[in-house]
Parts: sequence; structure tokens; C-alpha cells
Amino acid sequence: MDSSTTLTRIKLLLKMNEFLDIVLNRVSEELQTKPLSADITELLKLLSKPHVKSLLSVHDTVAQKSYDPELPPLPDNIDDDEDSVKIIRLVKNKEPLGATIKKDEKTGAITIARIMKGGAADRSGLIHVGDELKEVNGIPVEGKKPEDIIQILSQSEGAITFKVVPGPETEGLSNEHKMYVKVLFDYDPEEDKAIPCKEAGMAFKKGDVLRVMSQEDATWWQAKIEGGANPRAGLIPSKHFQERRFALRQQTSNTQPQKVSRKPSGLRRSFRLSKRGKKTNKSMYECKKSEQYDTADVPTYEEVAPYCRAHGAKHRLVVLVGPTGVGLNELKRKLLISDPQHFSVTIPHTSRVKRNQESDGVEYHFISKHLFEADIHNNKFIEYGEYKGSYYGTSLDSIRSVIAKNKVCLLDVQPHSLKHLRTAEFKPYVVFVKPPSIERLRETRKNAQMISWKGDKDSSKPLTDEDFQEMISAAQLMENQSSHLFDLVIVNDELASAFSELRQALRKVETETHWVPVSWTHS
Ligand SMILES: Nc1ncnc2c1ncn2[C@@H]1O[C@H](COP(=O)(O)OP(=O)(O)OP(=O)(O)O)[C@@H](O)[C@H]1O
Repeated sequence: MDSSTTLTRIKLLLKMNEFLDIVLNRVSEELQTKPLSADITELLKLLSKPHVKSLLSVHDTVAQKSYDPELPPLPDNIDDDEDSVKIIRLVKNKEPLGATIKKDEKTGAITIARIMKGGAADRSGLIHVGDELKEVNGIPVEGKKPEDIIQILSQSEGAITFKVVPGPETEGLSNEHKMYVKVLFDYDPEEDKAIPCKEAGMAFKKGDVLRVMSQEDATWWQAKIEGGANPRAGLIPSKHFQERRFALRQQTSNTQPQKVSRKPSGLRRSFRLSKRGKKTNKSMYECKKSEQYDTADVPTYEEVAPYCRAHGAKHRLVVLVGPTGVGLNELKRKLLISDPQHFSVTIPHTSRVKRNQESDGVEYHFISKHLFEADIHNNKFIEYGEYKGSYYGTSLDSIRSVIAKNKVCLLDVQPHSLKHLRTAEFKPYVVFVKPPSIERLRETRKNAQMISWKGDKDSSKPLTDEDFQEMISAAQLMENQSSHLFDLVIVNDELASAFSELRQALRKVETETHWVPVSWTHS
């Protein structure tokens, strides 16, 4: 039983006793005035019994006691002119207090800078932002540095007494709006020189989803890791502040635009996974779109919301990204074979002349060069390229047409094209396929073939160490520049396990809740 229930019960008993007391006294008085019948005599006898009397006497004793909580005595040294001083007593265990302090450089006053959501100070409801700290455990803080005060606090355990002058009311500042963000960079407060209090900071890793608890401070937000065990919020740099820092860093450290050093492999695959089963050259297409890293995209936080595809709703687009030769085609092929009714790929467009054995809309959509150029102009292609005087490209409409058939559209693109696909319409689920170590590549790719284009013919050749090195460094570059856009990273070591990991993840995409950019859930 808790103490408040006990108190309520005692109070109830006392009330009953009081009532009984009055009743008994009245009854006794009344009975004295009546002719003494046998019943009255017996009743008077009962009322004068010791246990009835002692019950009444217990009541008197208990009723005189005070059951209000006892407050610690006020310290004697409070100035008379010091109005509205609060004496706060908190019991502190090993958990940090969850408040940060700052010193006003002009007045020297130490005030509470912020209260961490869910921390001990927040839960107590007694300390507020703006309160001026006067004493800690009887030690005046005037003239002390915040570090010294933090030292006093961190050394104290058990009851801590604070003397504070309440600050101005800060009602209505708290932002109860639930905001979730996916973080697009790694952060460690220990390495952040700007954070006002490292102990209050929270480390996170790229890809974590955070619940932002407070944005009251424009520079330092409070957040906690969604699904994490820690109920207390930690300090994180605000979006605006982090973006400014990134921009500054880029200005100072990187005046050269980062050119993707990649073979002009361009649009190689999107046009190749065909019903033809025929492979074309790795370096057949040159991508016409910008391959430069877009420095305007500063990856900090992306607001996200949970999304679960409703039964029967359109499927999300599945996009595979990875370096040449890593096995994107192989994985797509296995998915198609595993369930041809469920998975499909786009049919590319080309301006080249149709060959005899080909049919329009099967291998390619054959269109004129003039029309192709008009479509480029009208942004109809997600990627396009030119080879031997003919255009090849993947149109947005070809993706739409697969999705409209209620199939899962499998697409592979260069990472820089991802941003054009990241729309509420496509809701892409992006899988980055990564090569394993060079040793494992040598072991697993013994029979692997690269198809190269010599003269006018396809010819296959085994993969060399140089191909493996190139694959690894291209993957590294992609990861450095675009990993914030990846939903899943699969290492294509053993093909069977890479495929089963992919298959399982795609099943979950269709049935389970995933975090997606919040704008995708508004449509
Ligand atoms: N995990 C694996 N183990 C062994 N061989 C593999 C594995 N993954 C792919 N391969 C083989 O490696 C070769 C290249 O694979 P694939 O054509 O799928 O690469 P890709 O990523 O589509 O590259 P590109 O688009 O340049 O052709 C193929 O011969 C394929 O069978």
C-alpha cells in the first residue's frame, strides 16, 4: 500500500471515530436521563468498557497529530530583501541532473540554461529555465565558474539543496509537436567543440531515427533515439546550425568541386536487364546528367514519418545501386525468376533502328531521335545516354507503367539520379549493393564474366584484380557521397545469401512499417 492510500485510510478512520465519539457521548447523556431499563443498563456498561474508552482516547491522540509532509527548515541566512527565493531539495542518484547552466558575463549570475526532457530535473517539475542559481548545498555559487558548479553537482549524491531565484515565466515555449528525423551524419558530442555541455550531448550514427523533444533553443535541440533504452533527451546540433557548420567546412576544406572519378559507365545497366538475356558493354553509355556531387545537398536531418503500405496499394519502387560488376543484374535476375508475376523491370527507350527480330515495346520502345530529344528536354528520362549516335534512356513513364500493373518495379540507377526518384509517387526503397573484400571477390568471382564490347561485338572476359580494385573504390566513393540515401546495404559476397537477404528485406517493405520522408505520407 502506498503512503497516500494509508493516509486516506487513517483520515477516514479518524472521521468515523469522531462521529462515534459524538454519538456515544450523546447516547450516554441521553441514557442517564431515562429510567434505567435492563437494556439501557447494559448499553451504559458497554460504553464504559476500557476498549471502547481506549478507542476514543486513541482517536484523540491521533487526531492531534499533523500528517502534512515535513519541509526542511529554511536556512537562516536569507536576506530580507531577497524576495521569492525557492529552496529546492532533490534526491539525486547516479543519474545526471538533466539541466545545464550558463553564466551571464555581465552580471555574473548563474542561470539554468536548459532542462533536459525526461531528466531528473524535468521530472521534479521544480527547476525551470531562467531560474537563477544562488546556492548548491549551502555553497554560494556567485563568482564561480559553471565548470566548478558542475563539479560540485557531480560529486553530490543523495539530497541536494538548491537555492534559486525563480526566473520569468516561460510558459508556452514547450513544443509538444512530435517530430522524428532520420540523421544523415555521424555525431559525437565528445568531438564537438561548440556544444555547451558535452555531458548533456547525445551521440548518434547516420541512419538513426531520433525523436526531437525540444527545438526551443535555435542552436541546440533536445532529442532521443527512437526505440532506444534511454528515456532522457540529449543535446544535438539543430538542423540550421549543423547546415551552417557543414557549409563552412566545405568552404574552407574543399574549394575544388568533387568530381566523381568513375569510368564513364553511365547508364550501363538500366537498359540491359532485358528479356533478351544479352549483355552489352559496361562503358557503352555516357551519362549526360551531372555526375558532380551536389554540394547544395547538405545532409543533416530529414524529417520522417512511419509508413506502411496498405494492402493492395501501389508498390514502392525498388532501386538498386552499386559499382559496375558488383552483381546488380544478377540479383535482379534472381528476383525476376523467383516470382515473375510479382517483380518486373522497365523497358528502355532508344532512338536506334529496330532490328528484325526485335518488337517495339518488348526489348525497347523505339522512337525517333527528334522525339527522344524532345523527351529529354521535357525531363521524361530519369537517366539517358548516347552510344554510337543513338540515344538510350529509362523514362519515368516506364516506371509508372510497371507500378500501374501492381508489380514491384526493379530499377538500377547511378546514385546521383536517386534524388529525382525520391518522391511521394515512387517512395523508392534504395538498396546499395557492396562488394566484399578483395580476397572474397577473388574467391567468389572465379567464374564471373565481364562482358566487354570489342568493335561491334560482345565478348566476355574473366574479372581481373584491377576490376576488383576498381569495384571496391567505386563502392567506397558511392558510399561516402550517397549513403544517406540508402535504406539497406547488402554485401554481395555469397550470391545465395545476398539474394535471400534482399528477398527478405523486400518482403518487409511490402508489409511492415518503415520510416520515410514525411512529405511522402502527405499525399
Ligand atoms: N555473389 C556473386 N558470386 C559470384 N559471382 C557473382 C556474384 N554476383 C555477381 N556475380 C557474377 O559477376 C558478374 C557481374 O555481375 P552482374 O552483371 O550482375 O554485375 P552488375 O552489377 O550488373 O554490373 P554491370 O552492370 O556492369 O554488368 C556476372 O558474371 C555474375 O554472374
